[in-house]
Amino acid sequence: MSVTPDLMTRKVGTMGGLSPSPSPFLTPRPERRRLMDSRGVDWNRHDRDKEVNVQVLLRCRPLSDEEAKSNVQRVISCNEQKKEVFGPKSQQRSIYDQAISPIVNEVLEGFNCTVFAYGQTGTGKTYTMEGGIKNKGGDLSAEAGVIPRAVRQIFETLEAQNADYSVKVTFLELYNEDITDLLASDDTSRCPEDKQKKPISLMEDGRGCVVVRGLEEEAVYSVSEIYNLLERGSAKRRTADTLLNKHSSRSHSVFSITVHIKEATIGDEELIKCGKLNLVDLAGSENISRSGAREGRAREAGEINKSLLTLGRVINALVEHSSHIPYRDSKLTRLLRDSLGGKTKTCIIATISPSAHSLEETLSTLDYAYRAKNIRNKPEANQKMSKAVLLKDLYLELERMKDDVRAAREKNGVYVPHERFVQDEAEKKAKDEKIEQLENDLILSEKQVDSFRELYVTEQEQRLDLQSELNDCKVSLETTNKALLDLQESYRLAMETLKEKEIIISKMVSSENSLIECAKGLRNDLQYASDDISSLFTKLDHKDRLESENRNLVLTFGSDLDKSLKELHKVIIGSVSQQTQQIRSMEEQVQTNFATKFDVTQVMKSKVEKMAETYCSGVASLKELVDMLQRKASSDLNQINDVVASQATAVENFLATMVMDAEQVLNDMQKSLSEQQQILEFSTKQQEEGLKRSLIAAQVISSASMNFFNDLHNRASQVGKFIEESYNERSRQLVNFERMFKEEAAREERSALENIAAILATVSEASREILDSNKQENTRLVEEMLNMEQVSVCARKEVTEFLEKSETRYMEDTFSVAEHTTFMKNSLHHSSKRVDDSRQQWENTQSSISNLNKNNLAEIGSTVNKNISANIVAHKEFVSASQTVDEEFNTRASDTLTTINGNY
Ligand SMILES: Nc1ncnc2c1ncn2[C@@H]1O[C@H](COP(=O)(O)OP(=O)(O)OP(=O)(O)O)[C@@H](O)[C@H]1O
Repeated sequence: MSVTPDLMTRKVGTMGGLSPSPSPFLTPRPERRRLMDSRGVDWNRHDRDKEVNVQVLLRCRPLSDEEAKSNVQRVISCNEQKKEVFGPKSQQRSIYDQAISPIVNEVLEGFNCTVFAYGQTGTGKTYTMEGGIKNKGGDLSAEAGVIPRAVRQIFETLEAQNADYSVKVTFLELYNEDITDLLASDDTSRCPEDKQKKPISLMEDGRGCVVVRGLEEEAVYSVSEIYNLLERGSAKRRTADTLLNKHSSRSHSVFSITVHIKEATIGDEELIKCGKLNLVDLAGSENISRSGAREGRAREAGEINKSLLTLGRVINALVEHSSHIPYRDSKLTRLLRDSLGGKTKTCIIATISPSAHSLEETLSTLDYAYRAKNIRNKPEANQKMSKAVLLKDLYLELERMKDDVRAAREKNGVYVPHERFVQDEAEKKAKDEKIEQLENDLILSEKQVDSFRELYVTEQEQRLDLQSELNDCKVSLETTNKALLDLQESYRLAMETLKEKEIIISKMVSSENSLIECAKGLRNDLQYASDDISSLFTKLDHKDRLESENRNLVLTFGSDLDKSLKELHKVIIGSVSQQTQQIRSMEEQVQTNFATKFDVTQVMKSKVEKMAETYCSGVASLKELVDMLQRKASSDLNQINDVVASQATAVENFLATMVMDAEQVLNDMQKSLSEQQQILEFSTKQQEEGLKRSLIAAQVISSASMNFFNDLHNRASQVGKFIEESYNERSRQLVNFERMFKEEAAREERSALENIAAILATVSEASREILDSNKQENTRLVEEMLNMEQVSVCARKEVTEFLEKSETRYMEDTFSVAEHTTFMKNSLHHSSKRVDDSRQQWENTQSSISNLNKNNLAEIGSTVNKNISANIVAHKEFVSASQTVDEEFNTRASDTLTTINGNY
């Protein structure tokens, strides 16, 4: 094996890191890239577009002795046969051979590869990465981890290839965001504070690669040499005794192996290919309380968790293809930038514990590993460099270093020329300030971006919330609209129902009013009928009054006649006393005649009194009948009023839709009543006219009687003068006596004529006997009597004519009354019919409303019918009584006439 001395002997100065060309002498210059491009050497073009997922391995450690002793429950089981997961029985060798060895081969092919272990503290990360490095014999032990095995594979491969190569290693520790060079020399005699004064910082090389400034690269030539460096560096790692791990690593460590291999030449050009393997042992993710961390340990754990959280966020951002990947949030992610989403091939070994106590962290690790598995990298092999260019760069670097050494010797303690030192310091300071400013600006920008991103996420969540609320509002609006439509429909129906009810109520009110009006009309009709009956009774009273006046006239006539007779008697007595005894017999006869006349007069008086009694009894019966009818009518009216009043409230609640018919009926009834009123007025007028005619006739009769009696008086005066002249005082007294009797007979009218005639006959007998003695005087008396008879005949004729006229008029009046009565009957019948029609209509209306109204109307109807029938019966009784009186009156009148006629 041959190794280029320059590559193998020098330390690479202050620059080192994870990028494939962190060393100045490996940096491809522009002219070199052009050269390579012009040569068309692009060895890995076919790999550029290949994307590969991050490879994730899962390893579960066995229970520790303590856990086994305390019988901790095992919650993880692994299928050892399928070898999907490296279980507790998996050996370091098998894991390496299956998963890591291919990666190492990729490194030797010129790729950058990263293997890092991730898991809860105490799950075997350090064991997996480092393990037991070597046994006593110098060979790898079975517990040797990934790093020693990878180192051995690299050397064995390169040796097997017999290639020229150089291997350089760096070993750094990231603790509380501070980077420490674990391979730095422990010789601090010359400059004891050199290490503290030389901070290691992360810088970008302008091509996106991170360079660890100040980190020493150690060139190694054998496996054992690497093992020594590894042990020395591991020993420097900060460990602590925690509850979960007695040797818990409190920092992240990055062990990097960079391999340069000389390849076959193309012409005179020698090419160098470069590969790098980063082996990362992360600090354990832990639950601070469970890990027992206190104070400084807690802060330490917080920083560890912070780095791991940033690593998780970077993984999430890569998986979700976010535009911003927060590499810069921690030094760990800045170191691993190219390994996560970059050009590096990456393998993550996730370690878990089978213990039930670690279940929560185990699930978290599995989730972490699941997400990391989706990260896609674009592995790209490092460009190969020609040996000449590489040597030239090395020589330039060597010259620069020699200048530094020379300046240091000359200036005795100053290692660089002063100008250059000043210049470098100034440049460095300016660059540092600029870098610091840029970093601050960048941090601020990233914070702003993060805040904007959080704001954007918040806005999106709010928008989604608002969207969902809007949808809910739309749904509720639709529901509300439907409810509103339903309510509007219900409202419309309610309004229609209300309108119908209002119409029904208005019709009921109208019907009620019409019924009330009809009832009032009926009551008025009854009142009118009662008034009519009252007026009829008034007319009857008037008629009775006339009759009584006539009777009084007759009585007055009788009293006057008595008075005249008494006077005549006095005259006769005077003449008799003056006569001699010759006429004493005649006087006795005359006295006898006077007694007879008195008896006759008494009979006539009794008859007249009987007639008066008859009339009075008839009038009294009529009055009783009238009173009875009035009481009946008033009681019936009261009853009707009570019924109507009691039913008015009930009727008001049940009135319906018969307004027009009721109004029509009302109009008809009003019309009928007006007709009846007109008829009654006409009848009244007729009766008044008839009564007037009767009065005029009575006046005519009275005047005729007066004329007759005046004439008779004149005749008697003439007779008396003649007797006085012819037969002295006797003849003249006799004529006067005869004339007085005739006058008395004339006053007696119909009934008295008969007695008067008898008296006259008696008087004529006496007169003849008297006239026998004086024939001439008798002859003249007879002549005078004939004249008187002639006058009496004339008077009788006049009386007869008067009676005939009176009878005719009485018949006319009677006919008129009968006609009026018939008309009244018809009117009442018509009214009854109207009432029946009204009742029928009412019943129809009531039947549509309720049974209550029907019963009420039936009750009213029956009451009205009873009253009508009672009125009809009373009216018939009244008519019959009137007819009876009239007939009796006619009978008596005819008897009187018969008597008069018989006497004459
Ligand atoms: N697969 C395994 N087989 C046998 N022993 C193991 C295995 N994994 C871990 N161990 C043992 O478990 C203990 C803890 O392992 P290790 O220190 O590697 O854990 P860690 O994950 O690195 O912890 P921390 O994060 O605290 O550094 C060690 O004693 C180790 O020997």
